[in-house]
Amino acid sequence: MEEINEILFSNNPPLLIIILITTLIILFSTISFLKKQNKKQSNKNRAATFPLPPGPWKLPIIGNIHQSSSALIHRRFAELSQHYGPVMHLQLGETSNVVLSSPESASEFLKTHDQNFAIRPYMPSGSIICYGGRDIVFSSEGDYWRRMKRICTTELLSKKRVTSLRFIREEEADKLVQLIGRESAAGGGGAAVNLSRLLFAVSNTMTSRTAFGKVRELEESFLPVMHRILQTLGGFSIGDLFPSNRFLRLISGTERELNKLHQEIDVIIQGIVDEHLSRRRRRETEHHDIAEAAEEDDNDEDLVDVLLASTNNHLEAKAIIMIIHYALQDMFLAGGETSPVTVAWAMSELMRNPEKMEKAQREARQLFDRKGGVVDESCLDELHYLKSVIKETLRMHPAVPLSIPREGVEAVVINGYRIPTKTRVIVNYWAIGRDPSYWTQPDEFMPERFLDSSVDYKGFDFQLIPFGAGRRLCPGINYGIAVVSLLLANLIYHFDWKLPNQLKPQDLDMFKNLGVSASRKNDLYLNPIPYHAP
Ligand code: HEM
Repeated sequence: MEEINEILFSNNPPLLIIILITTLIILFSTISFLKKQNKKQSNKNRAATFPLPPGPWKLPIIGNIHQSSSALIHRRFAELSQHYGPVMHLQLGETSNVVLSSPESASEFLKTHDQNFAIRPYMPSGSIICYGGRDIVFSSEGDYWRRMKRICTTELLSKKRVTSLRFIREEEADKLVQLIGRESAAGGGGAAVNLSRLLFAVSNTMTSRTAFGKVRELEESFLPVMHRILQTLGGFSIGDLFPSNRFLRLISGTERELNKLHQEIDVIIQGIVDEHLSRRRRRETEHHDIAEAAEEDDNDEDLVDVLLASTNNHLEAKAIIMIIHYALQDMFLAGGETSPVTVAWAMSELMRNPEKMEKAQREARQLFDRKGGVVDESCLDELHYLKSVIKETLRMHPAVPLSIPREGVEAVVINGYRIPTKTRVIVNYWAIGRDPSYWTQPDEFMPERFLDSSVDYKGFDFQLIPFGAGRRLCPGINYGIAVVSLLLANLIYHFDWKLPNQLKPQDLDMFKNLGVSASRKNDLYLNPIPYHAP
């Protein structure tokens, strides 16, 4: 006893302090753990007292698939929720879904319960195509996803990085203007050009140069495979609605097709990585010095180089190379179509509203005439009307009209309804942008509504969330907006546009096609008339 006292009190006072601190830590952790458990239990009990969200009647096995099947599923969901409310339950095959269609319910979901719903449910198509769901779009929340997303937002798609690669976008936008002029002239002066096709091509060229420095691979193999992948990933395929039923995927042939597409894209990406690695090794041996080689790399650095340069450790390099696979695939899956689709919708709305087109052109021409007719990114911020045109386009035609489903870890209450664990929650961004309690004349294209408004699309104003919100907010927002703004500014500055075949503005069709993104159903053909600065 004396010995113990001696150790504790006389010879070694810090030991007593250590014991005290350890006891306190254990005590506090236990209290906080019990409190959390208590809170969880009382949340569970509280949630249990609320009703489940209403929804249409269901058939055995298929549930509500027959009421939801439509090429424009976001529209169908919006129609149903007018009847059943902004928090609506749909049983789609095996999956229990809740669709949210109002800014209030989206805010409760994406702000209050964001963490609870950070997980993606298992979707076989995303999982097979995207490396077992190890990319950002399909991966579940957790340390791995957080690291991946941080790399994406801070290294690859940060505002600084996007600005530093601005020259690529400017060069490609300039080439597009030349090409439109040439195509139109070749067709006999003022002939119609397929703007949808040209926009898709230029946007993907910009992305491929930004991501891996070249366009050759893209033209030959990457784009056609990506295009086929985009058609298969919608989240509502039979395979995704019956995720546990592998037999269904096997007899329908979807699993074989998905595996084939995945292998094709993986081989292409591996080729791109190998080429970058051997270029790096060549430079290192030439310079005998990694720092010197890196300095030279800086001169024509693309995003693959940025990631490869982030480590010199061989084991880490392996992981980084896998991350490059996921990041490249995501950039094209999530970013390949969304920007050109948005520009095509903006141009369609401006063609249907000639006085708004004139206003946008006047603003752009006043600015760029003073700059000698060079349309670059340095002063796009001054185009207030154009920025409103983009916001209004994203409100009416969000390129991603439905969120990718998320799944809750705990049962919660949203808008007075219980959302049980394992329910898939989907936000209808399209319906929210047209909610009449927030938007007057929601089906009218009125960019003016944004001129004196602070409402923005960055994920804080829940009536306008075309890029999502919360921890799953789109990481490509800076890059996407940069591409859309520059392309649109070039199109309206350099050309006056006419509808072909004496079509009247109000007769231009606005039908949508839904894959992963909501593009125009029919390509947009327009007649360009070159504008010459006075
Ligand atoms: C106008 C252009 C774009 C629009 C409207 C858009 C829209 C969106 C939306 C709504 C989401 C969230 C989906 C959800 O709620 O689950 C999203 C996620 C995502 N976007 Fe975009 N996007 C655009 C451009 C881009 C670009 C250019 C890239 C990459 C280069 C990109 C990469 C991603 C990724 C990786 C995710 C998944 C984020 C996560 O799950 O954590 N997007 N995008």
